[in-house]
Amino acid sequence: MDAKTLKIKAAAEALTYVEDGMRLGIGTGSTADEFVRLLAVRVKDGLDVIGVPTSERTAALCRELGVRLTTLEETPELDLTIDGADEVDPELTLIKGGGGALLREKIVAAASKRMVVIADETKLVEALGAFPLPVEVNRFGLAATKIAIERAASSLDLSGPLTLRMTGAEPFVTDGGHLILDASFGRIPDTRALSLALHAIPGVVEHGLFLDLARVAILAGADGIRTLTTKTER
Ligand SMILES: O=C(CO)[C@H](O)[C@H](O)COP(=O)(O)O
Repeated sequence: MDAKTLKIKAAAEALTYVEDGMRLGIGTGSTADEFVRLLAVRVKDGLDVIGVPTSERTAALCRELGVRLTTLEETPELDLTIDGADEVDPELTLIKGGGGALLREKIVAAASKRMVVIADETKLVEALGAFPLPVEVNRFGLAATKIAIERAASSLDLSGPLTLRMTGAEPFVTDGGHLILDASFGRIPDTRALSLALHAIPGVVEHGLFLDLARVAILAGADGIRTLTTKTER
């Protein structure tokens, strides 16, 4: 089964969590796009939902397909967020931000009663970190922030290149106008300690470690769907 089919299967399963009248957070990425496509079909059939998109890209797709949108200003509390992930560990801690939308994704997930992650099963890992951790940083003081991140990582015995994300010859710029440093630290044994250390650096806007946010992970594989839940969800 190809990757796109698996993404569609995970997205279809996530639709079973969506109920009429819900206020949704709508994620970013190729898997979230499949969710939007399936959601739009249900909306055409009469499902009444409203969504907060986690990126301009997702907003554009929702508009094109007729999914009604709102903002967190108008609708600050959401029922359910459906989003993809770059890595998922067995406790449902995530690495996100491969698509560069981690800041809005985290704000939207935190404003939701429940976050459901959709992915193909290759995203499930024993320990996070093979996927470089995206760290969103302010443009001001980039070099100083980079050194501060290296020092913070080193205090946790982590090291590895911090690469400024590019789009062609230009730095990639997030929807919030910031830059992204992709941190190739390798395996991250203590995600909570790294999260705290990164948040303590003034130039760091946000990082792609999602702790205590996802409650359900729907993972599609050749043998079918595997659903992981946190203890609070059971
Ligand atoms: O975090 C994200 C965007 O910032 C995406 O959810 C993540 O990169 C997964 O994307 P895809 O579904 O295309 O594999």
